[in-house]
Amino acid sequence: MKLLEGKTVLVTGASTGIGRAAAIGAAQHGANVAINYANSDSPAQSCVEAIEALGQRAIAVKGDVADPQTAQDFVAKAVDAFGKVDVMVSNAGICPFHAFLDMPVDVVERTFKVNLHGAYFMVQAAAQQMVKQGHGGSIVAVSSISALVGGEYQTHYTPTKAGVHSLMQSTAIALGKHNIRCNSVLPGTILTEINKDDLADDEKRRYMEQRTPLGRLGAPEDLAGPIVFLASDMAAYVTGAALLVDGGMYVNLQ
Ligand SMILES: NC(=O)C1=CN([C@@H]2O[C@H](COP(=O)(O)OP(=O)(O)OC[C@H]3O[C@@H](n4cnc5c(N)ncnc54)[C@H](OP(=O)(O)O)[C@@H]3O)[C@@H](O)[C@H]2O)C=CC1
Ligand SMILES: C[C@H](O)[C@@H]1OC(=O)[C@H](O)[C@@H]1O
Repeated sequence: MKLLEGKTVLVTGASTGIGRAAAIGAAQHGANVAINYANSDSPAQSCVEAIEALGQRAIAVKGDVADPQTAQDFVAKAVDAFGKVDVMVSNAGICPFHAFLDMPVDVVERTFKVNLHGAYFMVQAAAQQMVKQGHGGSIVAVSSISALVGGEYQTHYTPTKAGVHSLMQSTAIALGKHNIRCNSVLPGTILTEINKDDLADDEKRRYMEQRTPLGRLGAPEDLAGPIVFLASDMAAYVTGAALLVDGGMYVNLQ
């Protein structure tokens, strides 16, 4: 069964990793897809080609989500191409691992701007368009298990993920009257570019694997199903929810 037949799905940060898997997952479920990305032209083009190979339409729009204008431009280009916006997956993010005591100001500010301001303005731009259309919509934000627990080298990152989780709770209230649902997914540790260097440390990687009851770290594709489900009418009465997708890592105290 195709869950997103005829829908237009927008995904930020979809050149690689979780965003790419979500974009392709949406296309597998019948959606046309607009992707945003910041730098990686060739991976973004390859994502478009993967979607077209599934028989769906796709466009790639380059832009830094830290700039609020990028959100307006992304939504406008998606509407030009496909006529409407049904789903926004706000996923773009960075995690430059760094110790707390000597954390550079610019690393903190950039991480806040990309992860939290970026999500805020993307969600707002998509919601403005959905309200104008008048037939509801679905917003899925990629938060993190890190919204719930800390990380020694992520003191600038975990607050942004808690912020994204909180944003979905508040926008669920603000947008419910427009039948726009807002939910977040909370991935555990998923093997992508964002943590390639961090997990190159074998000891750390083995520790993370052992903490995970399902016995392995996640793949980007592990997020595609949960994101498609929350985006779809199968989740028509789900809003303000947060879905952990972490192989059980969060509940594993001892
Ligand atoms: N991997 C993990 O373990 C987890 C990841 N997450 C979250 O998942 C999301 C995706 O990360 P993941 O797939 O792992 O990592 P990747 O590095 O593979 O993907 C990040 C994506 O975000 C894009 N991006 C980065 N900065 C910007 C920007 N300023 N404007 C627009 N796009 C940008 C990148 O595009 P480009 O390459 O073109 O710069 C890329 O498409 C992030 O929000 C992250 O916090 C949450 C929990 C766990
Ligand atoms: C990038 C990290 O490996 C990853 O990001 C998250 O949000 C998870 O908590 C992991 O720490």
